[in-house]
Amino acid sequence: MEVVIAPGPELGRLAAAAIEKLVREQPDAVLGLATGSSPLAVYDELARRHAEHGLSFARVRAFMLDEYVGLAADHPERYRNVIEKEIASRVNFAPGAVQGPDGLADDLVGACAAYEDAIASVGGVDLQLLGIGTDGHIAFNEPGSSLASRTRIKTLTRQTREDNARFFGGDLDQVPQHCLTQGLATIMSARHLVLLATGRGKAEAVHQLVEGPVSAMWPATILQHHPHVTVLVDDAAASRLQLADYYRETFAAKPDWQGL
Ligand SMILES: N[C@@H]1[C@@H](O)[C@H](O)[C@@H](COP(=O)(O)O)O[C@@H]1O
Repeated sequence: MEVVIAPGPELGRLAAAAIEKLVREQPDAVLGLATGSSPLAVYDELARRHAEHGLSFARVRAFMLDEYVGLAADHPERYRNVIEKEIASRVNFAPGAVQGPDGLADDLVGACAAYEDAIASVGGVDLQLLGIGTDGHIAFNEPGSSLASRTRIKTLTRQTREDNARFFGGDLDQVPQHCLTQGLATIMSARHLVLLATGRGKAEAVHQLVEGPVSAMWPATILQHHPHVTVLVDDAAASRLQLADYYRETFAAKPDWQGL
């Protein structure tokens, strides 16, 4: 696991550079897209590189991590609409190239299985962007999630619903109780995981993710078992890392050719 501590805007540039390198080398790459505020700097930078440097997503396929159950098709907080607004509409994905779990399906269990099949049918995800919840969840894998889980229905914790109420006018009752989410094993199947976290509110989750024991109580800790994880954090999110100085020295001494 590589930990990079840098100012927020620099984190977005580092993640976008890794995506650009992948897409230029492999134009039909498969990306994993995350919602939440953490990846927004990455999306801004990708949109800029598309507009100014001709970075093309014409052959890229993308899969979203998760989706609320039951939000109306035109609801602005439906993750499919959020991804459309934040990145898909700003670059040149082909129609249908961005997929997400269908939170409006009549058969939600079937929709989860179909989603796993869709990811497998393109050979899996090459680079997966991730945020992290204050309770250590990734996608919507809440504490107690099976470390071997696949895409399924989950019930959101009160903490997550409170955290996300800001997107629903601060009204907790408007935040859905259920979601469909890639499982931890689904996420672990991606070949490179790039997790972004900023702010003091994420400091404990980041400490557990990087330095804590692997436990379903902090679901992100499963990433310690992945061979290629990049954790991009600002000073505040890094403030509880016991080995922060070592991570800084390691990154400062890293040869450019290694990339992320
Ligand atoms: N399902 C999303 C997660 O994918 C995201 O990582 C988390 C943190 O969001 P933020 O980046 O806004 O802190 O929020 C939601 O719960």
